[in-house]
Amino acid sequence: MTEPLIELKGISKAFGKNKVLDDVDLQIYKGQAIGIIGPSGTGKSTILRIIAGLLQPDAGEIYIQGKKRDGLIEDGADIVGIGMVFQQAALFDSLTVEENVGFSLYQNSKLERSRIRQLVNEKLDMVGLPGIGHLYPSELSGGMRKRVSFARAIMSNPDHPADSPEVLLYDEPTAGLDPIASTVIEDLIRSLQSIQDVCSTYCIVTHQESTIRRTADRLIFLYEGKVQWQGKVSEIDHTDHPLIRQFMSGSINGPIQLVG
Ligand SMILES: Nc1ncnc2c1ncn2[C@@H]1O[C@H](COP(=O)(O)OP(=O)(O)OP(=O)(O)O)[C@@H](O)[C@H]1O
Repeated sequence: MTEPLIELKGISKAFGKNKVLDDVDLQIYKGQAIGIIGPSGTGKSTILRIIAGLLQPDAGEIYIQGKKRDGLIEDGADIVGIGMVFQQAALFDSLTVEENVGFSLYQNSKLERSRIRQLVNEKLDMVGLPGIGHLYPSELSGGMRKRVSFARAIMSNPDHPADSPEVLLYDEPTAGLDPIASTVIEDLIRSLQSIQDVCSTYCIVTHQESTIRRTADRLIFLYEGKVQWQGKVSEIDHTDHPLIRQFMSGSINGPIQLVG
């Protein structure tokens, strides 16, 4: 098999005495859609933040296209662009949708305002929200805010095509949405994947069964700091692995200990 786009080797992370990740290995190959699942508090968001370069692991190494990453993303951009869609959409309430989506270009590029506006409108079209650039986040539904955050994550500077996000990290993109709004988001994630070189590779953290089934190809099950199981989505219905059986059935009886 070819070299992974992103590879984690022996990643460990603790917050104080709380050891969240314990010697985790993970390979992400180009074009893959990976779902990271597991009980609450098991380190799924933590692993995304480590992949994004927002959080430093205590131990282990991260390779991006075979090149070892040193430090965090703020210390130097990766050779593969990695975008993150945060759980709470993380929009600036005091800025319009257009200013939110175009934020990094307004801050960091020399592009003219009219050009940035045009690029923002293209991205809003891609996420199915044309003509809402003038609105403020408070005027949007939760699902629309999520889609705006997708538009921001896939924003790129045409003067620096190499910076375009090739890998997207989605942290619970359908949390708190009704089943229909969730379907819209799931369809959007898959449709963005088919756009060449935008975000054909992604990792998605989710608790929602429809999102697990509809947006992931391969699943990683995290529990007690370790990757306990991995396989194709279709295998979750057939494996007799006790963690998967308990998790998918929602039973309180089984090896997964309830927290709190
Ligand atoms: N910045 C931090 N400081 C201290 N503890 C943290 C920090 N970030 C995460 N944790 C702890 O690390 C553990 C894992 O958190 P994380 O958010 O990665 O879990 P998760 O699997 O994404 O959970 P959920 O499914 O509930 O969103 C939790 O016990 C959490 O309280």
